[in-house]
Parts: sequence; structure tokens; C-alpha cells
Amino acid sequence: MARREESEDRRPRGERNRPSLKGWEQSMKNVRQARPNTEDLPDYDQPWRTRKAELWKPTTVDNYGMRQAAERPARAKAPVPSRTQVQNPLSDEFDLSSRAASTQELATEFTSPPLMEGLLTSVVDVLGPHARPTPIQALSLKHLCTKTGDSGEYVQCLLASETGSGKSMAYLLPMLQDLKLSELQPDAAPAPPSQLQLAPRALVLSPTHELSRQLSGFAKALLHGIKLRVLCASQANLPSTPSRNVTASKMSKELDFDDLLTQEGAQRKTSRPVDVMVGTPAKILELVKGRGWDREQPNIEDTWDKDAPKPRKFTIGKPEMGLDRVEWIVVDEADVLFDPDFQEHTNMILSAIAEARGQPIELLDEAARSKVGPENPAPVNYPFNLLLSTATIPSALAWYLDTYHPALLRLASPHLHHLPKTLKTEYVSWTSGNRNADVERQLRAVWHEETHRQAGRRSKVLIFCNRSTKVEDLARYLDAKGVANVALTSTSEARKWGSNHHLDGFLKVKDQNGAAEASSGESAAASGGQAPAATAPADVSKVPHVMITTSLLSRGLDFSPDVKHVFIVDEPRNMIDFLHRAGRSGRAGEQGKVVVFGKTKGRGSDKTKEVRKKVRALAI
Ligand SMILES: Nc1ncnc2c1ncn2[C@@H]1O[C@H](COP(=O)(O)OP(=O)(O)OP(=O)(O)O)[C@@H](O)[C@H]1O
Repeated sequence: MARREESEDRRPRGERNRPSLKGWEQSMKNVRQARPNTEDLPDYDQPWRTRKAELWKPTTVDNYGMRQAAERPARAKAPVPSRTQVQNPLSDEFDLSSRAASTQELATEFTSPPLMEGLLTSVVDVLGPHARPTPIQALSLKHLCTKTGDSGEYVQCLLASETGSGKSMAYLLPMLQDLKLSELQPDAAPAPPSQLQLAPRALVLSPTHELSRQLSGFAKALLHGIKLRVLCASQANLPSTPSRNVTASKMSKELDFDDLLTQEGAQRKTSRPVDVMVGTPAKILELVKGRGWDREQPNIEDTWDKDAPKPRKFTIGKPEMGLDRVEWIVVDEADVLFDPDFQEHTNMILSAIAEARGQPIELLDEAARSKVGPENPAPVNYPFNLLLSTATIPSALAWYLDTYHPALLRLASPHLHHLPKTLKTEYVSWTSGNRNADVERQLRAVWHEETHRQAGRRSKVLIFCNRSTKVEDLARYLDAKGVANVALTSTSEARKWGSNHHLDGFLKVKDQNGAAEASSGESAAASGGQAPAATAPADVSKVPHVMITTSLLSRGLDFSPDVKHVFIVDEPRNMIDFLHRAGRSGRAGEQGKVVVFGKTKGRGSDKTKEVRKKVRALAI
């Protein structure tokens, strides 16, 4: 056999030890034939696995190197660039195999149909008469809003697009429309009476209560025309002490308006139950399983000191929300809610709904779980509509979806995994002195420039640090220098109340010039209740123009159009984090700037250079 091979190799004897190029040539020919035209790329709404198989891999160095060698065998020793030289610096964090759905033949206006009249009116009220659908909204209108309410098939879909591109509306519109349509079906059977007072038909899960509040407010604004009801399951609507377990009644009092008098003085009795519940997975589980369900009871027998006071057992609250009527579930910030920290709670809710709807999901045991993967998927088919929304698809989420939801419809915008086009990046080098002073100098430079450009208006600045201690340190420094600010960490007192007043004070209050004014909440406190003169630019020593936080507020929150600048003071832990932090500005087509601080010279500057390289790749 060896002799036969030898005789077939017709190259000169000295060349025979080199690998034959025949194989390469043939494989490259195959690859070229297999490569589809870019116009022919399949729609993104096909199942991912099929799409992946159909797509030709992007030209990597390896492929390029092969072709060069194959075409010019005489230059076999020509240097082949190493993989690290041109490999996309983001490929180890993001799943870059995802491709945008075809944006051809997509709606360029919000119209009815596909939207129902009432919903269209609300969209115009919220966004203005000239608003056009963003690519992800146009995809959602095409693929999801055509569902008729009685089709009987469940939608399972991932909506992926860059930060500030309107994903909230992209998932809310099809969901709200379908809820209303199924209610309007003439032969729709009345929903079986639920045992519990709260029995929503849709759940929206989000990672923080700040985002839950903002989303429920946004959903409410869309519901005026179609009269559905939304409720936020945040701390502010729940009992604050274990002994005062009045969640459902308190909620109904506050939000069902049962006992409120109308302006005419007549008692208004609204029997409309809650249709959409928005909350964090932990809060939703608390409503479903009862307050304290996950707390471990103290083991009284284990107390070794017989005279010591016995630890008190606590009572687990009663379940207050039923899941049997849930038809839709939205997982916002899906990459967070399916990451190891949240995954258990998220999946617990999904399987609890399936069980409540009488179609329990078979859970895999440890051994079976270790065997599954994208090559050996274990599809989970939930008996409800499932929408996932995300601005980033990390490799871990891609693996999870390929394994458990291989047939998921995937809609992605062309600009996914990039910074918004309207967001500019600027780099600021630390001086060798106090870094807090560098930040203050940069803040004043921003406002100085705006004083000339914006006739006295000063925009708000959001500063991201990596640690809570750093947040507090910078806040103290800026306070001392006369820059009023709001510092927010996961343990901040302001968060415990479950409202969003700590954000409202920073963002929503404006003076007659349009500049922020302190008149309520934290702003008022910071200004000592004194409103600045209407014509003068808002005084940054009195009105907080700066919010300092960690990644806590980097997810999903919409600060537009108030926040024009984002400062990234500490090196981002990864590019996913960077994308979300930077994406709090430059939203919905507004101009914005992200200022990245770093060391540009000497020891430690390598890290900054690496960050720059990656940020450049994001900005393409
Ligand atoms: N079609 C549109 N035209 C103009 N503005 C829009 C449009 N759709 C949404 N917006 C506005 O864009 C802003 C950002 O929307 P949204 O918060 O839904 O973005 P997102 O994609 O969910 O961002 P993130 O990834 O950060 O969560 C909001 O203020 C919203 O009102």
C-alpha cells in the first residue's frame, strides 16, 4: 500500500516528504462551491442548527492561509499569519456565529394590520407620529405579530439586538396583541376561575427590580388603547414585614382600584384581573410559593446550649399567585437569567408553569444532564409562548439554547454585538495623581463644553465602577468637591423600598430650561429643597447630575435622553459588561459618548491597549 502511494506521488523525490497539496486544493474547491452568495443567506428565523450548517464559516486566517498555500505551492514557506493576529478579539466571549435575519421586505412603519388599532394608537402616543420600527421591531412585527390568538401553536423565539434598539417594544407588542385577541375570540372559553387572586396570563421576568418597574411602566403606557392590566411584583407592592402578609390584598387595593372613588364620586369597581405580571424571578417565586419558601428553618435540636434561647421557626407565607393561566412568558436580559446565578430560579418558574398547565416537563437527572450538548440536544417543549430578549449572546447562552431549545426561532438585528452607531468612544488617560480628581476634571470638561453648545443645559453622567467600595469612595470625593451625585450599589438603602424613586430623582425632574431641577426625592434632598433659578444652568453642586454605580444598573435600564455620557472608570471585566454599560447612552438614535479611563503609558498599560483593541472591534 505504502509503495503504491509512493508511486502515485509524482513530485520530485526531494519534495515527497512535504504534505501533498492535492487534498487542500480539493477541499478549498468544495468550500468555494458550498459557500452561498451573501444574498442567499438563509433567514434568521430558521432553526439555528440548520442555519449553522448552511452558513459558510467566515474567512478565518486558517482558510485564507490554506488557499494561499494551495494556489502558490512554490511559496509554501511564506509566513502564514498566526490565528491570534486576526482572530476577532471578541470571539471568546460572544457567540459570533449568530447572523442577522434578512431585513428585506420588513415594515418601515407601524401600521394596522399587523397591529390592532388600539395598540397602534398607543405606540404612536408613546413614540410619536414619526417613529419608525427599529430592525428588531420590524422583525417582530413580521414574524410574531401575525399570530392570531387561536392558532394553538406556541411561539418560542429569541429577539437579539444591540442596546437601546427597542427590544422591549419588540416583545411587548406581539404578547399584548395576542392576549387581547385571544380574549376577543367570540367562542373563547372563559378562563377557569383561579384559586388565587392573582392569576396573570403573562409574565415578564427581568434581573433587577429597577428594570421590572421601568418595564411595567412602559407596558402600562402601551395598554391604554386595549385595556389590559399590568402589575409589577416589586418590593414596593409587597408586604414589608413577614407578619404583615397582605401582598395580594395590598396589590389589589393599589392597583385594581377596587375601593377608589371616581372623580364623579361614584365608587369604581374594576373587576379586571391582572393580565401581565412583571418581576424578578425571586419575587415571582415568592408570590407563587409563599414568602420565605427558600429560607432554611433553624434546627432547634442542634442547639448545644440547653439554656440558650431556642431559635424560632418561621412560617412560610401562603402562595398568592397561580400560574395555570400563564400563556406567555418573556425572559428579558436572557443571557443573565439563564446564567448560572439565575438559571435555577428561571427554570423553576418555567417548569412550574408547565406543571400548572397540566403538562409537566420531564427533568433530566445529573447523569443525563452531563451527556447533553449542542451535538446531543435535549429539546424542552414548553406548553406556553416563550420570548427571550437579549443584547448579547455569550457562548454559554448559545450552548444552552442549542442544547435545550434547538428549534427556537432566532431573530437578530444586523447590528447585534456592536456598539450603537450613535455612540462615540473617547479614551482618557489617568494622570499620575489622584484618579478621583481625574474623573472630576473630566466631568467638569463635559459640562464646560455643554455650557457653550447647549445654552446652559447640562446633561447627566452615569459612572460605572467595578466595586461598591469604589462607588462610595468616588461619591464622597465628588460630594466634597461640590458635585452632587447619587451613589447606588446593590446594598444601597434606597433600593430596599422597591420603588424607582432613587432613579426618578436623578432622571425625571426638569426645570423650565429643560435642565434637571431638584424638586422631589433624592434630588430635593441633595439641594436642600432649593430650586435653582429657572434661567441659570442647573447647579451641579445642588442638583445631582451624576449617578455612580456598578454593573447593577447596566442592564436594560433606559436613561435616554437624559444621560449623554457614560464614564467607565474601572477596566470592564469583560466586553459583554462593557457593551451593556456603554449602551446606557446613545439609545434609540440619540447621540451619546462613552468615556473609557485607563493607563496609556508604562506598567499596566497593556490591559488598556487590550481593552481598546476589543472596543474597536465592537465599534465596527
Ligand atoms: N421605534 C422606535 N423609535 C424611536 N424610539 C424608540 C423606538 N422603539 C423604542 N424606542 C425608545 O428607545 C429606547 C430604548 O428602548 P428599549 O429600552 O426597549 O431598548 P432595548 O433594546 O431593550 O435596550 P437594552 O438592550 O439596553 O435593554 C426607549 O426610550 C424607547 O422608548
